[in-house]
Formats: sequence, structure tokens, C-alpha cells
Amino acid sequence: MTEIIDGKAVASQLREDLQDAIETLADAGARPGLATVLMGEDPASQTYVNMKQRDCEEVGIDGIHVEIDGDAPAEELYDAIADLNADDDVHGYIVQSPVPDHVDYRDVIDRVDPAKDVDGFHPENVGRLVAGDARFRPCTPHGVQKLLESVDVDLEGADVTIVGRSDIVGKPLANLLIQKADDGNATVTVCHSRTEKLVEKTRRADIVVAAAGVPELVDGSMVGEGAVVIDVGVNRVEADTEKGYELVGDVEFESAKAKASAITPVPGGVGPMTRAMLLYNTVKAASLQENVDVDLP
Ligand SMILES: Nc1nc2c(c(=O)[nH]1)N[C@@H](CN(C=O)c1ccc(C(=O)N[C@@H](CCC(=O)O)C(=O)O)cc1)CN2
Repeated sequence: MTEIIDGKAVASQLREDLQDAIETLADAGARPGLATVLMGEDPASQTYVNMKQRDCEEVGIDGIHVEIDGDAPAEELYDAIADLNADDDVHGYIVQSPVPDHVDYRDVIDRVDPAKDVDGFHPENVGRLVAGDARFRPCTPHGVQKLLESVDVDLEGADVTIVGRSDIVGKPLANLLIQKADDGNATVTVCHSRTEKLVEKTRRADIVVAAAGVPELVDGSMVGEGAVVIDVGVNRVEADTEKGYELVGDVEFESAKAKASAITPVPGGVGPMTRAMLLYNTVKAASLQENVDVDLP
């Protein structure tokens, strides 16, 4: 029987497990604060920031939301970032990606105070992660690690094939999984649009992570018998539904499930974990800035 990895349940447990740390901070007179910044009107991004704000409310984190018109000059976003860097009540913040075309996301990230960079995207935090001393693990890769932990998969020496080389998922996940750590020690192959013999590389893997942003790119014929399949894709595909779209992963679920020992669904797999790990990083940021030791799950 294939195990369906319930990301909602793992995320819910993690939010519960964060409560001790949030209470420890409260006892010391500190309440974690997270700001979300959204520039533009991308509907999926609006959904994600709304969900992030709701998560904050649920666990006892102060949420602040900043919205910037999609046509505004980049300087307006830079000013908002400067304000958040200077605000002592904000321990962490994220600038939702993508930003409008006239704004360079790298210029944006460079301006974020690395101590408040709870996405873990600032070059200083990327460097620390690669060096094996991460301050903030990027939320989606960290969420994938927690999901693998939840199915007790042995990463030591495992062959992992990641399809996708994005700065947000593929690159940091590969770096985390090769590290000398209990949740690392894997052998990782990172595939991308120029990779040759992709099927060969996914089929030989013990763990396949699909993170290319291409709906149903990975099907059952690309999955080895008994592999663990992690689907990072959350693609909105036009459909005759109330919302006018349906959510489709990067994995063709039914055919991959027939081969896999465990698989994440979309929705309800990696997405909720991305949000849960943002809360985790915010609590960590608050603990570091307020000099209060907390036990993190
Ligand atoms: N600044 C950032 N921007 C983006 C990130 C990121 O980590 N930081 N990642 C993605 C989007 N993302 C986070 O913001 C994200 C994606 C999906 C979900 C989620 O909960 N998905 C649900 C379904 C939601 C729905 O109904 O549409 C699920 O999969 O069950 C949360 C966050 C790009 N940008």
C-alpha cells in the first residue's frame, strides 16, 4: 500500500510543537512578529500571504501585512523594506515572490536584514547554509526534510533526484540533503531543463523531488518501484470549477502513486509545510533577536 504523506497533519503537529517556544518567549515578555510584503496583484500570491497571516493568528505570532501597487516604482518596495528592517516589533519578514517584472528580486533580497530574512534567501544566509551553518533553512526545503522525517525514510546513502534547480527549492534542498547531518548524508542529483536522460535519473532514485513548476512533468514511468515521491509543484491549471482553475502538482499523481511507497498529494502536501516552516523561522528569529533560548521542534 502506498502511503499518502499528509502535509496538513505534519504541519498542524509542527504548529502545536512550536507552542512551547512561543510561550517561553512570552514569559520573557516577547511576542514574535512576522511581516508579509506583497507587491502586485498575483492571485496565487494573494492566497499564500493571506494563509501566512492566518497561520500567524492561529499560533500567536503578530502578523503585519504590507501591500504595494504592482505599478509602483521599485523604490517604494525598498522604502517598505527599510521600515521593516528598522522596526523592532518585526522579527522576520518575507517579500512574496514573484515580484513585478520591473523589479529585480535579487536587488530586493539584498536589502533585507539577514537577521530578519525568514525566507533564508539573502546571500549571507545562502552562504551560511552552504557552509553547513544555516541560520534560517528556506521554508520549502526544510518542509520537505520534515516530511521525509515523518515517513522515517533513511536518507543516509539514499539516492535523491531533484527535478528543478530554483533558488527557492532545488538548490537549497540539494545543499541540505548532502550535509553531514541526520537529515542529510544523501547522494543528490539535480536535474533541469538541459538535463539529458532525465527518466534514467529519476527512475534510479530512492527519493524523487519534483520542483520544476511544470504540471504533471513526472509520471509513473519515471518513478522506480518503492520510491518516495515528493511533489513541490502547486500549479493553477484552468478548469471548469467554481474558481476557474484546479491545483495540479508537478507529478502525475495516480500513475506515480502506483509505483511509489509514499507520495505527497497536491494540495495538502508540501504547501502547508512551507507555511509551517515560515512560522518556525519566525520563532527562531525572535529567539535570536530577543536573546531568549527556546527549544525548537
Ligand atoms: N517569498 C517567498 N515567495 C514564494 C515562496 C516562498 O517560500 N517565499 N514559495 C512559493 C509559494 N509559497 C510560499 O509563499 C506557497 C505555496 C503554496 C502554499 C500552500 O499552502 N498551498 C496549498 C494550496 C493553496 C491554495 O489553495 O492555493 C497546498 O499545497 O495545499 C503555501 C505557500 C512561491 N513564492
